[in-house]
Amino acid sequence: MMSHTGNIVELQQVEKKYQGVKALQSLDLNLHKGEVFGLFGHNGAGKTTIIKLILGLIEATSGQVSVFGKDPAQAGTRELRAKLGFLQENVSFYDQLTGMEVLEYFARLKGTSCKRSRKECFGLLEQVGLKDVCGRRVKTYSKGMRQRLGLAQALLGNPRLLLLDEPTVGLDPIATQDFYHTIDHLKHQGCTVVLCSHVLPGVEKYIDRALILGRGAVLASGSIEQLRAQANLPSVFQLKGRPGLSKELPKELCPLDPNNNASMRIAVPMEERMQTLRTLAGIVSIDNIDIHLPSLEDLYTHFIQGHYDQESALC
Ligand SMILES: Nc1ncnc2c1ncn2[C@@H]1O[C@H](COP(=O)(O)OP(=O)(O)OP(=O)(O)O)[C@@H](O)[C@H]1O
Repeated sequence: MMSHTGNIVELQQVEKKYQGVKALQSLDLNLHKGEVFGLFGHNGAGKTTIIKLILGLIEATSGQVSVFGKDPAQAGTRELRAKLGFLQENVSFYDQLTGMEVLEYFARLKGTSCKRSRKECFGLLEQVGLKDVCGRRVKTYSKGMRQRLGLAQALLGNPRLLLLDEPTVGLDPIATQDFYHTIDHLKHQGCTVVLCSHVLPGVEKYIDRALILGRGAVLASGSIEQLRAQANLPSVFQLKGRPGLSKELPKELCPLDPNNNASMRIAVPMEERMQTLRTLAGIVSIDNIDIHLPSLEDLYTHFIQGHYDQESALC
């Protein structure tokens, strides 16, 4: 069952205090079916608290939390839990068991029968690239292999909502790519994915929306395009051409690196992008133009820095 609004998760004006520590304040959050949602923020910003509230491990101090139309912290939510997958940060397993045994153990906890669980576990171990080592004890696994096992555990039972805390920590570049392909595949099957991460480079093309948290408050939220519009940061145009190119640029286009003659970068405000492109296209000594829009990392730094600046101005 979903809420009457069709949202998979709804948090309304949620506040969470731990013994006087304000971890979250006035938080509104809606997650839709089949979207990948990035949750970003500094250490202690409140990301894990949001995940714990969605999992029903803690209760909000005030406000409403609804997951598939139910309060996850209330009793009788076994059915609800079967729809959730969770990968925690710094995952650890019982080291003496093999990868297969660990996964089967979790499958049984989720209520899968013995016969079905073996088949499902084998398929998942293959999917995360652990098929060949599934008979080895977990104590012999590398950090990345443990992380892959954690991901397989989170995918058990074909969850409709997947919560992943730092899922790519310890994964090599190929395994990280494989991970994002798995996420893409799940999204297309209608699974909603929440991704908490400090590793921002490369994430933006896989997420539909993001929320940036600072000290428990929402600093910005929306699609990458919406965040770019809110931040209003300039794009960087990288120009390549013949020596002496800088002399041909109109005066208002000031290079960031004026000493380089044949290759240079200029910062262009968002609203002037198209006009600048038209102007540059008319300069024959320019051979190539690369446009770099503000990355998720740039946006994150902008919003977090702005928040700190505001706080220090108030002190
Ligand atoms: N059980 C607890 N008791 C007291 N304070 C807590 C407790 N759990 C979290 N906090 C505090 O709540 C705030 C938010 O913590 P949370 O773990 O949600 O942050 P986070 O964004 O997940 O951080 P990180 O990126 O470091 O994992 C922090 O100030 C933290 O110290």
